[in-house]
Amino acid sequence: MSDIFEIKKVEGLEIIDSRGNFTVRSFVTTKGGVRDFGDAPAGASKGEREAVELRDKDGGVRSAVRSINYYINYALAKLDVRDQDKIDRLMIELDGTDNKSRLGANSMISTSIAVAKTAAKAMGIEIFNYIGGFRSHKIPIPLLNILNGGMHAGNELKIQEFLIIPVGFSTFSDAIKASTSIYRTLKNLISEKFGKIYTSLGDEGGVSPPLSKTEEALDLVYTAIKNSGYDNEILLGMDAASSDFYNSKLNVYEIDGTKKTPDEMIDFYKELCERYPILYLEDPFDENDFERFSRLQSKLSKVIITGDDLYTTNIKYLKKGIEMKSTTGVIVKLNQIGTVTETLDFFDLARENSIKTVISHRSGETEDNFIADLAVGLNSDFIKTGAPARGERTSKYNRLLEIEKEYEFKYNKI
Ligand SMILES: C=C(OP(=O)(O)O)C(=O)O
Ligand SMILES: [Mg+2]
Repeated sequence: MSDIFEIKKVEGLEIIDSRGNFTVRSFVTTKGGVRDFGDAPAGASKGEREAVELRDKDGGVRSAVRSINYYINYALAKLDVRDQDKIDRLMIELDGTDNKSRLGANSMISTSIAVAKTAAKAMGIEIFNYIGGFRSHKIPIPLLNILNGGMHAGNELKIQEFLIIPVGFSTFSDAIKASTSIYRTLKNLISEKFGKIYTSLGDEGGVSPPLSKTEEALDLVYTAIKNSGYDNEILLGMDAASSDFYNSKLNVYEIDGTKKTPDEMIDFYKELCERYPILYLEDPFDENDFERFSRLQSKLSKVIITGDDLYTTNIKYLKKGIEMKSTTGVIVKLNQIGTVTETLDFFDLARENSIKTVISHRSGETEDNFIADLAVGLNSDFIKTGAPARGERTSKYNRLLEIEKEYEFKYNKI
């Protein structure tokens, strides 16, 4: 093995994320001096079956840094940085738990990403190219979260994300141009209606106006689309993240000032999909209700019902969802499972079953744009990475713009 591929050192660093919390960055350096990093993002509305991060009592991640500097560093020394599968499986073995709680999913995913990026750099190729080879040739459709509610905002909206989906464009840059114009129109609408102070942003860069009802939010976003002249090109989506407003004791969803039974929620979603051009609906039910997902999907066959907290990027739960025909879409989040290799296993299983894939950020992010390359490398159908604003989100969109320009990749079609 040439020195440029031999891992010499893995080091952790405590850094800051977009919410002002600490997170961990992992650096991989090879004997030949090639070096790159990977950052662990952090969720707020986490699935209960996600891999867990190491976090100190004071909110820091020094324990995760120690995990990288000692255990992971010693285990990975002298390995070939291109052996992603072997390296990830070694970390899984070293951790030895079901939920990555010993080494920490944050220590593991930051290292796993750093390994992939360093390998690509050592080979002198683009990261997406390293992941996908010549099969990578498309830019995914973005699901842009331009209005925030739920745990990501200070308003009373229970639905977490109101997404715009630019499907009717022939290039990604045109799609982004239209999306930013809608985002600005939305801000102006809010300024006029509530006052400029209410254009403050939620965790993912979307506006968070003082609304409390789902329909009011959909009306506002749809008006912004129409006022910008894009009602033929842009569709709507929502991430309900409904486990966060599900009351398990009463078996009801507490939304829009009402308490709805799971069956009433089916009617609620159906009516919204009849009234608005909704293409995408994520986590409409609690993360344990595979059955209700399946019933909604069969009633709304044209809508991409998608599992995020339902699957937590874990093939064990996706297999159940496939058996029960619960969804036609999956969210793919690297840190929900903890390694790049397991993330690819999950992605492949979804693809083999013709399930639409959405490579996703977390609400707590950094400027690391690895997921943009991952989405292109895998030819993912969609990417979900927040509003077209704020550095931790724009770093992903800007990387996609760069790839489109440089390689003349085609924009994906639904
Ligand atoms: C990105 C999301 O939020 P979080 O990172 O808080 O889980 C989501 O629920 O899709
Ligand atoms: Mg979600």
